[in-house]
Amino acid sequence: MSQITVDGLTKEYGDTVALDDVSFEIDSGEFVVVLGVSGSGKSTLLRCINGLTAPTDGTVAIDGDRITSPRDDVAMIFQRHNIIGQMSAYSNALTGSLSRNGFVRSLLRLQNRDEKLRALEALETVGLLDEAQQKARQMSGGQQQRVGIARALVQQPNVLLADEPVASLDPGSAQQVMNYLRAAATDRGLTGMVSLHQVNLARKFGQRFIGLHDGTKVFDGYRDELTIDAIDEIYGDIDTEGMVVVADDDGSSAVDNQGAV
Ligand SMILES: Nc1ncnc2c1ncn2[C@@H]1O[C@H](COP(=O)(O)OP(=O)(O)OP(=O)(O)O)[C@@H](O)[C@H]1O
Repeated sequence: MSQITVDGLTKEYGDTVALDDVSFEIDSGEFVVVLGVSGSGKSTLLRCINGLTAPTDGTVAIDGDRITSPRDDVAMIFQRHNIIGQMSAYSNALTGSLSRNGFVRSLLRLQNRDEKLRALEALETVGLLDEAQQKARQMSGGQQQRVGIARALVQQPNVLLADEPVASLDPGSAQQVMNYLRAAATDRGLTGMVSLHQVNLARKFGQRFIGLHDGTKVFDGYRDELTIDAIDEIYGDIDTEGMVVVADDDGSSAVDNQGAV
């Protein structure tokens, strides 16, 4: 488990301020959903935390160590599955040991017994053990994304980041993938950060929420604090009329999207 500290994070691309002085701390084992419209800075935030993008100003630290480049213990799942279609689910999962092993060794499947077991365990975690030998290109988008999660787990991360992992999926598959992602993080005690643009999915799976608007952090709170007003602030001029307050199973009020998952 790892703690993430983001302090005064700013990222500028020319005249565009993608992130503007964003600060927060995430405790070990928390599962945080980053919300915001397209262009609000979600990807940039996750990429800075993963060390894929260098901040213009401010710092990201994991367990007190400043992040300046990608690390093995921080895994990232992308919107596009980035998996190799002609390889089996198992072989794709096994490439999660790539950063520890080197690409060629990984592709030649020179992994040791433990790594192979880890790949099978990871496929089991995402409900794909029976499909281990199936070619990835023959799998549905949701299954492919689950292979992507398995591959991230094989990396043995302490932090699991996911950038819009269900954006290209139908609502049913999106919910299923989020179920597996959340369960994997919880069962393995990982610190999770997932960017989503669907509020209903975010509410269902998030524990804590960080809202970005034009690169600025406009919300940081828990489910019961994610009110219509908070959503209006995150989504700005977007029409939130379709969002209604409904009762959760425990009777607490919640915001949901009519007709959504
Ligand atoms: N490599 C880049 N070069 C120039 N501008 C960029 C680059 N990456 C992001 N931006 C700009 O930074 C801002 C934030 O982009 P970012 O991708 O972080 O937002 P986002 O909330 O993840 O959006 P989306 O949901 O569409 O992926 C946008 O205005 C975007 O155009």
